[in-house]
Amino acid sequence: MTSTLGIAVIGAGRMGADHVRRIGRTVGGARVVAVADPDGDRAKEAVAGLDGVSAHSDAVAAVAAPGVDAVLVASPGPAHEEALLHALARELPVLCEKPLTPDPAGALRVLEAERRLGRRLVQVGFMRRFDAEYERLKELLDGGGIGRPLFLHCRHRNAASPSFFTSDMLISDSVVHEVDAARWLLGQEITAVTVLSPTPSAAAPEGLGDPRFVLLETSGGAIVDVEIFVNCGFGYQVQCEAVGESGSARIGDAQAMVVQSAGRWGGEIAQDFLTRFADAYDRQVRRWVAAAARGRIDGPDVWDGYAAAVVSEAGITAARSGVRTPVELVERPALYR
Ligand SMILES: NC(=O)c1ccc[n+]([C@@H]2O[C@H](COP(=O)([O-])OP(=O)(O)OC[C@H]3O[C@@H](n4cnc5c(N)ncnc54)[C@H](O)[C@@H]3O)[C@@H](O)[C@H]2O)c1
Ligand SMILES: O[C@H]1[C@H](O)[C@@H](O)[C@H](O)[C@@H](O)[C@H]1O
Repeated sequence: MTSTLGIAVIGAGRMGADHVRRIGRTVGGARVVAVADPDGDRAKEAVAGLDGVSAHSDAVAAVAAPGVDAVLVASPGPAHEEALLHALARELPVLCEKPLTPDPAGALRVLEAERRLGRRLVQVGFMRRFDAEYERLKELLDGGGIGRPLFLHCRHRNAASPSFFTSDMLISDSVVHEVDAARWLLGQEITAVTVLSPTPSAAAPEGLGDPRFVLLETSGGAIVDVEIFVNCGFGYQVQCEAVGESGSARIGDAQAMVVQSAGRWGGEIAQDFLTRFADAYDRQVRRWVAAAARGRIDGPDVWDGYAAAVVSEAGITAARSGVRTPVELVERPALYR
């Protein structure tokens, strides 16, 4: 490997193209050397203006391209497993956008492949762990600043859902962030999921069960509730209030400028995740690049991705049945302890 980490980016859609820009502009010590997307125009658009970057129509070719030292996976969730297994077969470090895989079976196959190598090479893109507000909340909870946590009250709102979004994806693509954030903030596993489904919003596309209210129970006896509403119309909001035995703390209220004028006061609401979490994505990728250059990861691992996938599957079952659904994980392998 040269001193600059050569990265193959798999998937050149919204996130993939954003990561290509990020690696080119804000992350030192790395450069994109290959991009793959079955949509050839997207791949070409993503590499336009970049020197020496090859565009491919499939992940296998991009991962095997000359100069690739690490892989950033930003294809849709169901395509992650294939790219991850190819990268692991070449023992390349990977940053994989969430979810690791949408299903536990796929996540376990990735876990087994990594376990055979005997080292953790895959980091999962749960970028909230790199957000300054989430980091402060974690520090407060870890330091006992509000006592033992009893509740996390979470709101996760998107202005509008993409055309391919399904009711299951409200859980496996969106609430999966709260699943990871709750496991990380509390240092506990999720043990059961209940999902309540109100009459869908008139703003939701036909057939989409939006919004939903998700209740997660944890191994330490805390309760996490999540309002997930992916067609709220007015903007992108991610909020979390922790309530402990001796206090509460809340993050995600817009920290932007408040304007008072003409008898009104107010501020702006971010319209999408690329704006709200811009700094978190930057920090995540910078830290991953630094770790990958040493053959390591620096963030959520395959176990975290697997645990989130099991909770997602339980959540989908709970949403369809209306019944509280327990979460059962395999024994945690020594590699992930
Ligand atoms: N961390 C976050 O906040 C965040 C935000 C948005 C999306 N995501 C995740 O990023 C990933 C991509 O989401 P997106 O919003 O960019 O989707 P997108 O639909 O905008 O882009 C996905 C791209 O992948 C391409 N693709 C499809 N199959 C492929 C394959 N087998 N190999 C390579 N490319 C393939 C598509 O042609 C498309 O260009 C998903 O896993 C999603 O959950 C994460
Ligand atoms: O893939 C996206 C992404 O993960 C966003 O962070 C989340 O807010 C959306 O709900 C989800 O669809």
